[in-house]
Amino acid sequence: MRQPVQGFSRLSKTEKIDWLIAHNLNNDPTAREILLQYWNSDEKLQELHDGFSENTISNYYLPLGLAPNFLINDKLVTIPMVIEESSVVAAASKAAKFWLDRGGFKTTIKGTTKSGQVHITYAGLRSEMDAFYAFAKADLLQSTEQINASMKARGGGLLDLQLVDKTKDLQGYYQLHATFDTRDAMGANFINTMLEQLATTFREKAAQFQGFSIAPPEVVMSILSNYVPDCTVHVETRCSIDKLGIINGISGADFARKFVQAVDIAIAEPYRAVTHNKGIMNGIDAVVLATGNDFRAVEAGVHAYAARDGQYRSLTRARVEDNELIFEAEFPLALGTVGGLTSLHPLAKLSLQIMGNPDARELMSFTAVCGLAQNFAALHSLVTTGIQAGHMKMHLANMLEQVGATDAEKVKLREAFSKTTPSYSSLKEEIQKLRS
Ligand SMILES: CC(C)(COP(=O)([O-])OP(=O)([O-])OC[C@H]1O[C@@H](n2cnc3c(N)ncnc32)[C@H](O)[C@@H]1OP(=O)([O-])[O-])[C@@H](O)C(=O)NCCC(=O)NCCSC(=O)C[C@@](C)(O)CC(=O)[O-]
Ligand SMILES: NC(=O)C1=CN([C@@H]2O[C@H](COP(=O)(O)OP(=O)(O)OC[C@H]3O[C@@H](n4cnc5c(N)ncnc54)[C@H](O)[C@@H]3O)[C@@H](O)[C@H]2O)C=CC1
Repeated sequence: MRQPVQGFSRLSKTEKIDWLIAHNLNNDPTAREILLQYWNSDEKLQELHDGFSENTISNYYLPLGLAPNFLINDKLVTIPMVIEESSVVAAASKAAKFWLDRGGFKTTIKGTTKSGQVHITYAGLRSEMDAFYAFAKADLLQSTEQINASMKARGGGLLDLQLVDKTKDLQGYYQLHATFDTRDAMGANFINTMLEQLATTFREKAAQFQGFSIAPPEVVMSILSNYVPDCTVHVETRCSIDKLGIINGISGADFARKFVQAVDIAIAEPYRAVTHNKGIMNGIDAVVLATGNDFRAVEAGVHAYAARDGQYRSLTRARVEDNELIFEAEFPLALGTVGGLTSLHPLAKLSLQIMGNPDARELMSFTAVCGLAQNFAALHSLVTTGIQAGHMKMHLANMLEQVGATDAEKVKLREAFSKTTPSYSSLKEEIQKLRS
């Protein structure tokens, strides 16, 4: 049996690679080559990347692409997108181009409030917790003043603090529920620091309070919430049916009718809703990644929001009203344009620069637009040609690599599949023909 490694974190990068190749890769001589091939020749830059996380041995590239021509609140924006999947950037670009001549996208920030909780247990009387909170509240607030000062000076900071009785959900469970505005920061570290200070003061005050009939309440943990239903952006695009034109051979009226039906199906049916929202996240995640934001936080928050009424549903809505197709969504997006990796990762910084150095509210808007556009493009294909025609056209480059086509074969195969949708089997068949 293989023995566990001790003190792996303290090995140098080269030692980690040596260990990996000996223990996990059967001394494969190509492994080191692959890992080293992705090291940056600029040592300083490599050191920066090595420091982003832990036990790093190389860099993992993803493509950074551009989706130009987004008209957002009457401003032309080029959106940087980091994504590994083919056809996503093309789809976003196509949707941007489609809406460019039809009024573009309009966004409204509905709120920027985030929250965090100090999770507490107390088995005694609720009235005792209430009395304690009245006793401690001023000191709880006062103890955060220093940490809060700069954020407050920016117009944000701690907004409110409440004691919440959650004993109906879980025996003896209470929260200090705090709300925040973290301005241009995503705010996780700021909120967590604030909550941990509240927890410290809570413990101190609980030890002083004389009104508990049993042992004082216990702080279980303090952490921000990635559920951000009050940090949302509304995004909308609308166009008269007459201006839709003929879409992939379908009249504007028929297109709008089928488009609305497709969205309604995703509202009613969770199996479809998950895929529908995955398509939206193709756009949202790509901007979140390009700007060095936390995509796990965004993903968790978005999907919780999609299930907020108890059933997982489409995040987008569509309707025809007064001869207009209206397509809209509200996305919860906790994003930062300062902090985290946003200015540390040179490409994240450049991505923000590409969009004109937006503040967090603008970045919420641009990201939401990319999500809505992506959904538009996917539905546009789904209700007309089907998804495979466009998607596989873009995926062809990957497929050609997979089947080991030479440069000369690639040219012939591209030609052969210029009018039909490729699949692996048809591609293999065609390459056999070329080689026989
Ligand atoms: C793929 C397209 C765009 C082809 O669409 P097309 O009509 O064949 O493209 P075109 O060659 O006529 O070009 C039109 C425009 O599309 C863009 N475009 C076109 N080609 C490129 C390219 N190579 N590189 C960059 N941009 C490209 C570009 O904006 C271009 O304008 P131009 O630049 O020429 O002025 C279209 O079929 C499409 O939008 N399909 C949808 C693709 C999609 O949604 N992909 C996501 C992956 S599938 C998935 O994960 C989610 C899903 C679908 O399951 C979600 C759901 O079910 O809801
Ligand atoms: N559950 C989660 O989502 C968790 C996420 N994280 C990570 O936390 C990081 C984000 O935390 P942050 O506190 O945003 O980052 P951060 O720790 O880098 O702090 C950003 C700081 O920038 C300063 N700042 C300067 N100008 C500002 C402005 N205009 N507006 C607001 N602040 C300004 C503030 O002091 C602010 O606290 C991300 O890397 C995320 O992955 C960390 C813990 C948990």
